[in-house]
Formats: sequence, C-alpha cells, structure tokens
Amino acid sequence: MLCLTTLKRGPPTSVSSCPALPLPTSASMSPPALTLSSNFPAVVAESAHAGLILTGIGLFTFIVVYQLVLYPFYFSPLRTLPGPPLGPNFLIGRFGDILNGEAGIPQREWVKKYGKRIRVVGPIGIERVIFSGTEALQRILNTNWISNPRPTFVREILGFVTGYGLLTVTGYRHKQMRKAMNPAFSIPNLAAQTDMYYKPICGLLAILDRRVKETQDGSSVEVMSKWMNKVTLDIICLTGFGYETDSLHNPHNELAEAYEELLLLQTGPTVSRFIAIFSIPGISTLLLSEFAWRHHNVLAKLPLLAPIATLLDAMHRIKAVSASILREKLKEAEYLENNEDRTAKKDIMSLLVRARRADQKAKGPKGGVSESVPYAMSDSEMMDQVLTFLGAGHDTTASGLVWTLWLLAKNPMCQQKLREEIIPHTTMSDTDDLRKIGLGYRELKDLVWLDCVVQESLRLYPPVPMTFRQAATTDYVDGVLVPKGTLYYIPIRVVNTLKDIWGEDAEEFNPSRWLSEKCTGSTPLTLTFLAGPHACIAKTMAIMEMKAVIAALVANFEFSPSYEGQEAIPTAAITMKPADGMPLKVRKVEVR
Ligand code: HEM
Repeated sequence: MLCLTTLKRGPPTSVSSCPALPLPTSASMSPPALTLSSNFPAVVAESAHAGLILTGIGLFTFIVVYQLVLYPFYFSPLRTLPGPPLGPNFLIGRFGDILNGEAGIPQREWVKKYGKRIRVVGPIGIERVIFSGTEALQRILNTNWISNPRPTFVREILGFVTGYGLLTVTGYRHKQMRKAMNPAFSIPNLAAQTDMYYKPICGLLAILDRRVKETQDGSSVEVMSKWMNKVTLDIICLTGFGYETDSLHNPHNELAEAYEELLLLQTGPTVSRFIAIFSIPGISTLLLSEFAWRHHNVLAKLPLLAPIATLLDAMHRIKAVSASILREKLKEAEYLENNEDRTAKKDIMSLLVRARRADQKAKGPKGGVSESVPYAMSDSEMMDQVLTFLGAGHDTTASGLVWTLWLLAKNPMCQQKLREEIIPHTTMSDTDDLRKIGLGYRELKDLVWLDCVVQESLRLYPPVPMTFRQAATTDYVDGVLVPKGTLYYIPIRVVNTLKDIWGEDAEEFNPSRWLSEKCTGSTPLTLTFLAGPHACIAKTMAIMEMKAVIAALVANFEFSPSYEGQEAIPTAAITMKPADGMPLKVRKVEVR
C-alpha cells in the first residue's frame, strides 16, 4: 500500500515518516540499505505516476463541480436572471424537459412563469438565455447580428447536411453571398417559377385519387409527412435546378431515399448526440474526409456512432447527385452562351450560374475581392448552394404543409370556407375527375382566406421552432449583461404565440386574426422565417409553394383526423415534425 505522504510529496526520506507502513522487524530490515536503494527508482516512478493520476482526478473533479454547480450557482453574471431551477439532473440540466416535451412548449411555459428574460441551464452546466421581448430580439438578430452568429456546433451540423453555404457563413462573407443570391429569389423570378409547381402537384393529386378510389368506403388513411416530403422534394428539384426527381412515382429515387434516411435521424436523442460530436473541434473536417468515408462501415458497427455512419452514407449519395446536377447546370450555361441561345432557364441554379459567369467576366482574369468588383462564387460554393436548397428547401416546407393539413382536418368549417374560395379558380380535367389548378404568383397572393390559413398555420406550428445564436462579444441586452460566449436560444414558437402580442387566443388556430391585420396593414412579429440579415431568403417562395399545394389538395379532397381523439405530437428536432407522420383520412370532394 502506498502512503499519502509518498503520493503527495515524492520519495519518503525515512521509512518511519510513512505511518501507514507496518514498522519493519529486525529480520525484515536485513540488509536495509541495499533493499531501500534498489527499490527506490521504482517507488519514485510509481509515486510520481500515482501523484499525477490523483492530481488529474482532483482537477477533473474540481472542473466538473465548478462547471455544474459553482459557476451557475455562485459565479455566473447571469445567475440572478429568473428561470427554471437547475437540475433535476446536474449533468443534463433542463435538457430532459426540452427533449421529452413538445417542441417549444417547455420554453413557452418557462417564459409564462419567469418572464421575457430568462436563464436555462442545459447539459454540462452550459447556460442559455431566452429573450422573448421584441427589442432584445431586434438587437440580437438585427442590430448586432454580426456579433451574434450561429454557434459553431450549429454551423457544423448545418454545414454537414446543407452545405457550407448561406446557412453557415457569417459577417462580410455572408453579406457577399446573400447579395449574389438575392436576385434569384426576387419576386419576378418567383412569379416566373410558379407554373413549375404544378407538375408534381398534379402527380400527387392523381396518386391520392387512385388510392382513395381503391378503398371500399372512398376514404383512405394517408401518412401526410410521406407525401408532403415527396412533393416538396420534387418541387425544389424543379424550381431549384430544373431537375426532375419524380420521387412521387419513383419510390427508389436516390435523393428521396437518402433524405428519408436523414429524416429518420432527426430525433431528439440522435440530434443531441450529433451536437455533442460536432462540438469536438476538427471533427467535421475529419468526417468530411475520404478517410472517414472509407471507414464509415466500421462506425456503423458501434452503437453510439452508428447514426454518424448513416449520416455519412446518406450525404455521400446526396453529394454525388448534387455534383452531377451542378455539372449539368455549368455545361448547359456554357452551351447556351456559346450558341447565343437566350432561352431563359427559370430555375434558381441557372440564374446563379448565369450571374456567376457575368461576374467572372466583369472581374477579369485576375479576380478581385473589393466591394466594387462583383463577387463570383467558386465551384465548391456553388455546390454548397445546391446542398443548401435541397436540405433547407424541402423538409421545412413539407413540415409547414403537414401542420396546415392537420389544422384544416381539425377545423372542417375553415377547410370548407377555403374550398369555396379556391374552387372558382379551378377547371375540371378532361382526363379524370380532378379539379386542376394553375394559379400564378399574383392569384395565389390574392386569395385572402388561403393567405390567412397559411400564415396562421406557420405562426402556430413554425417548421423551425427554435434556433441558436452565440454572443461573440460581451453585450448588454434588455438591461442584462450577457458575457461573451453565452448561447442565445431564439424561441421562435414562443414568440409566435405570446399573448401580449396575439391576444388571449394566441395559442389557438384562428385564421380570421389575419383579416384584421390586413385591414390595419400592420403585421405583428412572427419569427417563423426569423428576422434580420439571416432571415430566410426563400420566405416568399416557401409561402407560394405551400399555397399552391394546399389549394390543389383542398379543392379535390377532404381531410379529417384518422381516428377519434387523434392529437398532434410535434417532436423537437431541427424541424418540427409530427411523431406519427400525421395519418389523415382523405376523401374525394364530390364534383357537382
Ligand atoms: C416553410 C418553409 C421554411 C421555413 C419555415 C424556413 C425557416 C427558416 C429560418 C427560421 C431560417 C433562419 C435559421 C437561422 O438563422 O438559424 C431560415 C434560413 C434560411 N432558409 Fe429557410 N425556411 C423555409 C423554406 C426555405 C426554402 C424553400 C429554402 C430554399 C430554397 C430556404 C433556404 C434558407 C436559407 C438559404 C437560409 C439562410 C439565410 C441566411 O442566413 O441568409 N428556406 N429559414
């Protein structure tokens, strides 16, 4: 047994200085000098080793106790902010509530109880502050947006799945990229694109029609998430790249299959695992390497890392398709230019490729970086944009559509009113008994009740229920000293349902509230598409697309809950999804 004095202070000067050692007998002391001196180096090494281990353990224990208890309780400048008590488990903080609760609802309850400036301690003692006042959010998202970027772990995860494009860049780089991309999302371009929505939409109508007709009672239960994911993927591929996926008719389409696998990874526990893994410095570079791809099968065998293997595999396939889409677009642009063909391709990528060629020409062979010279995206940045459109551009809209259908299913009168508004704008198809719809940008915008329904659904069930920012500098926000490095939890769903903004029925579905907004001309703050320079670049596009899909569906089908007492269970992952995929009963609307 080693004595403590030995461990703490190095080699003992005499045997008796170590009280834990039994006193040697005269027999065992022979020959004393020789025994001591021959063991001495080993004892020294062992003691030093043990000393290091104990110091390490002590230091580690101190750091853990400091991080989990001392800092949040006694030292943090944010400790006086109100908020839910620490725990119940110091290691995960309030993370369990967030993970197990409905998306955005624990936060809403805390804001109701503690007010608009609160502190929540998350895993390993990391504090998050939640500001839900308009001025504080304005400061974080708008006035001081450059000092409050997305945290690294968010950028790493988003970058891995949606490319290192607009969703991950910040500051001047972001300004340049956004400026280059804005024209592709302008209203004239979007207006020119709306007719591209209708091919996938008509495909969906025909599929649902057939499935309903195949049933005996004329009503089929359909998992809405599945169909909305397919139709939105097909639409973004057409409008984004002029690329026909037709995942609606082709269940083994490689893009659709890869995205389905990614969607399955979007569960609270898996996303938290990703957050932990992507917080390790350098990990995304490693995971993006050829080495990681070659060994991803090894990861698949380790239960903790298996989701990473699935992520690598799905992204590998998505990137292969994206690269071929981009190659085609570049070739096509060159061909059209060389042949002086002015045929205007209306998809977003064609516009970006054309704009890039023009900028490259303006820059000249030497290139340039000053603000006066146009900024031209590199090939890899273009590739990142393809991934961004695919990743950010279909899952979100699909989620918005699913929630809108759910709200309509629960509110049959509202659904009927919508149908009555839309049907006069439809024509009967010659080939089947479906109502065809081909509304353009302006007509979709002018359908008042459709607008109210879609806006109200996006308010109540925002597809992205929350996001994060991180203070890059110490700042005063709403009178609170927020230290550098603090995580801001941006409570999108909470702000969208604040009673002091939306009234007593803030948490209820009431599309009529948007009628009065139209009369007064002022729209209160909704954060569904965020605000400030990082607000969703495709807000108008997403709303138009949702309107076109909902109008076509409601004109032809009635939607109702699939069983008595059905409740929605919004899960808390990156986008807000119904846990059960949202089965709804679909019945054909009678044609009179
Ligand atoms: C209903 C559908 C959609 C919703 C609710 C939505 C919501 C959002 C939100 C909340 C953000 C900010 C995220 C953050 O900063 O943390 C965002 C950013 C973004 N969204 Fe969307 N989005 C939708 C559809 C789309 C579509 C269809 C596209 C592409 C075609 C798209 C592309 C982007 C991009 C590129 C950004 C980054 C903007 C920037 O930082 O400058 N989104 N979106």
